[in-house]
Amino acid sequence: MSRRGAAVTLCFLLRDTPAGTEVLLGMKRTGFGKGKIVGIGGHVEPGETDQEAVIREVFEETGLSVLPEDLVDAGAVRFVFPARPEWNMETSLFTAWTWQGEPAESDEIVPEWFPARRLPTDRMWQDADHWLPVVLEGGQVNVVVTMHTDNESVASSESLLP
Ligand SMILES: Nc1[nH]c(=O)nc2c1ncn2[C@H]1C[C@H](O)[C@@H](COP(=O)(O)OP(=O)(O)OP(=O)(O)O)O1
Repeated sequence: MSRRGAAVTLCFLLRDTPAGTEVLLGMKRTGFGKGKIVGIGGHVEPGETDQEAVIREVFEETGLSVLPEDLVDAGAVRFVFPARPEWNMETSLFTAWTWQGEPAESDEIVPEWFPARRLPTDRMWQDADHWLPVVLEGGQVNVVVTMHTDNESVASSESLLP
């Protein structure tokens, strides 16, 4: 683990529908964030690049195959849990508009498409609407989200971009 927290990744798969853009999220069945609707992703294993990790995690969690050239760099978000520093994470963010396969449920995630402009924020981490809409619009972020001592609500959200 690095000084600033564990290296993790998230990938937001996007598709166009007649009703607008949709994003693939998932209900987390186990581990960190259990019960929440979260982005697809997870920890970077030793020796992996962020891209290799996110490709592996997307496949493990949804059965979908993403190629390195499908990944669009969407920046980073650092999650800081002052009351639980061992939960701190450095998250690299990606979007992708192309992949292979159909999303399937795994032991970790129940994948589900949501309208990108109407995210299920009441079932997500409370910080999601501080950074996710920009990512889904095709932008890049570099954000530090600091949680309150309840480890749920957002104490502050700071953009490091000029
Ligand atoms: N405040 C927060 N808001 C958010 O939207 N996502 C967060 C978050 N804090 C952490 N995450 C994400 C980033 C990361 O992809 C995920 C945690 O990683 P994992 O799913 O890999 O954790 P687990 O401990 O469940 O699984 P393993 O790595 O398989 O042990 O939670």
